[in-house]
Amino acid sequence: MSETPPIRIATRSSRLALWQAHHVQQLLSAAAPSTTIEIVHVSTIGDRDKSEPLSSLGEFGVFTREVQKVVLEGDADIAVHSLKDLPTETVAGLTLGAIPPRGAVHDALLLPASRRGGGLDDLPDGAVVGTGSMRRRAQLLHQRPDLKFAEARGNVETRLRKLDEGEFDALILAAAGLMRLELAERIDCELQPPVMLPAIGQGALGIECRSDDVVAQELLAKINDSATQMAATAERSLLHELRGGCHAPIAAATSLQNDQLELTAVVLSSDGQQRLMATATGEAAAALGIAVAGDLRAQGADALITAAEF
Ligand SMILES: NCc1[nH]cc(CCC(=O)O)c1CC(=O)O
Repeated sequence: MSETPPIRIATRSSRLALWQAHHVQQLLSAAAPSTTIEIVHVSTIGDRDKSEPLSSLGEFGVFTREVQKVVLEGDADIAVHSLKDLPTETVAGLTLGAIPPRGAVHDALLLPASRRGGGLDDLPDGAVVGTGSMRRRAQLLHQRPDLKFAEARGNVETRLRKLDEGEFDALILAAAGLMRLELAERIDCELQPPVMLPAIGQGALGIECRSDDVVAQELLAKINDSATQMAATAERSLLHELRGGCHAPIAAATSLQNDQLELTAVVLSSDGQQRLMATATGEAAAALGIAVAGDLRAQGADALITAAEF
């Protein structure tokens, strides 16, 4: 018999989302051994509708809204999200209670199983890269204006199958997801800054609970990682300040040394021709994000972000 009522984790049902929910379950069990942690599966429109490009499935939060709703309605107590999928706009009644230690932050290039080896520079002229992400497309085009793109919808396993079946010459995925699914051996080349900066919050998890749920908040505080939280706060305040959604050509990289956080961010035109870059260092994470956003805005970021939305 456990002494406290169980804590229910709401999660999407993809293999990656379930890995992440089980990971949080383990972190919580270690932090609070007397609490039973259960998992509640939620199906989201982002998972169900595989026909539409992701960018057309309504504004923000196709992967997070329905999981949040289950927590708001009291059918679960906490929601586990990939932080990069969680809009910076807060939802009334919910609090970001924990950001656990971050996984791999960078993106990876994958080649078909029959043509392994090589990196971005080795792709043939006009090669087709599978990615629907404006952030990834614009950064790749900045480096390789000849590249072509194809939508790569579906979960990680589906995208890999499409790659191996020849739908595209290369595929870009977050290394974190591949590592969590034990598919890291499929990585042909790691894409690092300054060629490819990751998405805001990439590789991190964001865990929400109801704002009035003191029990869940106390529990989540135990698995928060302050270094990851600082980096994520800087990145998310930058994105919020630029009013960029998850589809905007905005990318950022952070590093932390002796409490000094360094934030570098880029904003690109959708064709990759223009790339604005700004860097700043500081201790106050939110202020740092706002400062870097201000620098980018002074360079003309707003026009690029607006133009990319159409
Ligand atoms: N938008 C889909 C998504 N959301 C989180 C991850 C992987 C884990 C992460 O980046 O934190 C992925 C897949 C991908 O971008 O390759």
